[in-house]
Amino acid sequence: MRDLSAPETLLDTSSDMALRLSGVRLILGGRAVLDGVDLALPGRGVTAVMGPNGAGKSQLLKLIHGLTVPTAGTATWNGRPAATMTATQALVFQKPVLLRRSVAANLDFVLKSRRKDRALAQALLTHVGLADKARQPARALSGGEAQRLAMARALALEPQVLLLDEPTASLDPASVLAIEHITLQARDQGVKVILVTHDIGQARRMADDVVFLNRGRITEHSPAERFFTAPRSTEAKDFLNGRLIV
Ligand SMILES: Nc1ncnc2c1ncn2[C@@H]1O[C@H](COP(=O)(O)OP(=O)(O)OP(=O)(O)O)[C@@H](O)[C@H]1O
Repeated sequence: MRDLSAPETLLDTSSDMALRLSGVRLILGGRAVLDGVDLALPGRGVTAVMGPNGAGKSQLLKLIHGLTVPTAGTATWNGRPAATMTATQALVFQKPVLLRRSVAANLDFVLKSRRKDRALAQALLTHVGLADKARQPARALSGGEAQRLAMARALALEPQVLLLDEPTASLDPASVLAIEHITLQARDQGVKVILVTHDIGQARRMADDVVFLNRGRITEHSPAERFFTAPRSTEAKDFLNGRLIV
């Protein structure tokens, strides 16, 4: 008989798994903010992480990125501890922190510090539609432009994994689509994308699979189509119906 306490998993977890979390528990401030987390993600495509405020989505992303180490359990990328894989990944936040320099200098800083080809800056700015703003102060960019610069900075790292924490939460619809387009281009080039979002439309447009988190536990991990048409966990159903989960 199926273990009803286990999260719903409808994905083939037998092959080509890049990320594995096993029995992950994370205690912060004396409280378990992640608990009993078992997760296997493929090394390609877009995984959306959804769930109510305070569910533990950002903490999960940090753990996947190797910025925090689980209190118990293991987090590995292709068998290697997540904490050793940070340099192969890029993390973009809702509000980018930009240097008090020009747009081009923000990119140059990253390329220089990672010993990448600095000639890449111009191509990256063109890629994100900011070539004509290269000499402007980065702090004077609009919210959407600043996030496109943050995406260019992330791509400058040539990451294998792009971690996005609500990257479009405060952007207008056109800027949202621009960020989504840049992200999907990266995906098409083989970059694994893990996207934390509250935007159900965005997750529908972009995700291949959805991880649903509630109170630090994964209640469901399903292919996106299945998640949006026939969610199996009560929490996910409530979330998709706009009901408050308490
Ligand atoms: N440094 C910390 N010390 C103690 N508790 C923390 C710390 N950081 C986060 N938490 C708690 O962990 C829980 C999960 O936080 P997290 O930021 O991961 O939630 P989230 O799902 O990303 O929420 P939101 O959708 O509001 O961004 C919250 O209850 C938060 O208060």
